[in-house]
Amino acid sequence: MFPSINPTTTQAWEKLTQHYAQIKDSHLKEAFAQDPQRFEKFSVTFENILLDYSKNRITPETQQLLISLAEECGLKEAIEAMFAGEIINFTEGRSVLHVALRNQSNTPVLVDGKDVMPEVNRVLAQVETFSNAVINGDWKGYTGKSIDTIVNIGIGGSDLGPVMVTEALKSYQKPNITTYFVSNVDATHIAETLKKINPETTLFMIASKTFTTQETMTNALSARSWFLENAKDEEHIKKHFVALSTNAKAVAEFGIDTQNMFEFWDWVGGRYSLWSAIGLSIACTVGYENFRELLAGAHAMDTHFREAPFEQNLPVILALLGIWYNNFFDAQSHALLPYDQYMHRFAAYFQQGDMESNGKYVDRNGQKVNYQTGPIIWGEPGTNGQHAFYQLIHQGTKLIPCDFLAPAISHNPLGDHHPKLMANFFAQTEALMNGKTEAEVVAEMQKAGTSEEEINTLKAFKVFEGNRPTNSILFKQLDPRTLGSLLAMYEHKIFVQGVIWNVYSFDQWGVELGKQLAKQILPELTSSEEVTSHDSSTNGLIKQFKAFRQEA
Ligand SMILES: O=P(O)(O)OC[C@H]1O[C@](O)(CO)[C@@H](O)[C@@H]1O
Repeated sequence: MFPSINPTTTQAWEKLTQHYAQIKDSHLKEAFAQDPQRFEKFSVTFENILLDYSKNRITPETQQLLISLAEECGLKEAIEAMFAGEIINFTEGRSVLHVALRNQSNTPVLVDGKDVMPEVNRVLAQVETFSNAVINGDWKGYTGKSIDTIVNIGIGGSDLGPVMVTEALKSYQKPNITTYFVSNVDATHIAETLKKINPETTLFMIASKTFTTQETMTNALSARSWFLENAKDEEHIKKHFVALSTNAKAVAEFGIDTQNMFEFWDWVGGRYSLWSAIGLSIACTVGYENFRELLAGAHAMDTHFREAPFEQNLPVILALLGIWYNNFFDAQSHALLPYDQYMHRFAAYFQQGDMESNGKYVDRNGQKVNYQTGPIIWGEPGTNGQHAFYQLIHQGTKLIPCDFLAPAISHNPLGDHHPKLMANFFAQTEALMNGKTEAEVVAEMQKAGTSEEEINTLKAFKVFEGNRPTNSILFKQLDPRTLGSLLAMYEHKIFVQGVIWNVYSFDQWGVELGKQLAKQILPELTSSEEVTSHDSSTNGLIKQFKAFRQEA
């Protein structure tokens, strides 16, 4: 196991603190003016992906100090520990090997001394055969018709990844397959989906690592009842329900033939599982060949992450910049802003990926941290975000580091849409960096013939301080390989930050308390007795809830 180090006790942290005091007031605009090579210095390419991080409030010294911090915190050892299958998910006693799921080199990956690759390849072959049969129309429903609809029922990591990828790769979607995702326990989600589909041609994928998650089991049972109302015979279930899970016993108890189970393992974290059997909906929607390409892109990034020196290592660079803002500039959040409509669920996906991984106040020694850990992740696709929340990013009181992501080539080369979209991308990052001085505002207003009085009244509102940091991640096209690389890049960024913040990034105890209490409250909502066991707020809410329902 790699060492457990409080990052604030390192020499690098102390030096970074001093360095921050020296450079915190310097302006990016001046940094660019002083160094014509700044872009070359602070940009790096990986295959068809360019990461330009020059519009960050850093100097070469900042970068060196951040790398020293990573080294002092044992990042190299941590990376090796993950790839070697060590039990780095300590509180759950598990290895963390999503990298094995996309290990196209097929070199052995050991868990407890056993190579997991034969099992990984067995399930991949199962995914290939099954997805081909669905797409080719060979997998028939109970009336002999081919499948044309997939409904993935899962939540969290068993939903967000497949949703995000199938949306991102919509231009690769097979024309004969329509895919829906049901996650929320709110009946509306499943009810509205069931209205649109035909039981004879629908395949339900029950996606749950544990196969015990309340939302998923509730939705799965409702789907099963609806199906049986139509199909009548339980024998037909095996043609229309498959399970993606680690829990064969619970799958069998639910009534799904374990022949129709696509297995994965406890060393795959839920939020890192789209590469596993959880990706079956992806393979059935865009085809196995594209799913493989996604895995290949991720594998290429895994190799880069493991081998590239830190100063050229995309995930490491992104992670260190995040730490710089989070821990030295006191930034609270980080925005992911894809300028690609297909990536509209990208930020939502990494909200779970990042916040469930690093949203922790207890370090790896079980002590409360005395520094900030994971940021709030949020974002929307450009240009929609521009007309919603960019005001605050430009002129608000909070520093919000942003990642702008975009393809150079659109899948929809319609008119001048893409140049317009990209002009906005480049303009925004430039505006956030440069800002606009009062002198510029005044000169502009004078040129427009504005009166001196009006200039004096309005100029303060029109000034932009600038100096807002951004990363630009420009790639050739949003194809499966590139998407795979981008996803793995962010996954590893999260890993690096978790190592430096010294938290366990692969457990999620913080979601348990709410689940536990909901179980206690559920029977109280239907009992006729007055509920008095909670605080006055919770008791009052439950009482009013019941009263409203009685009136109805
Ligand atoms: O796949 P499962 O076991 O249904 O879990 C779903 C999700 O629930 C969580 O455990 C908690 O939200 C996530 O980590 C996970 O992705």
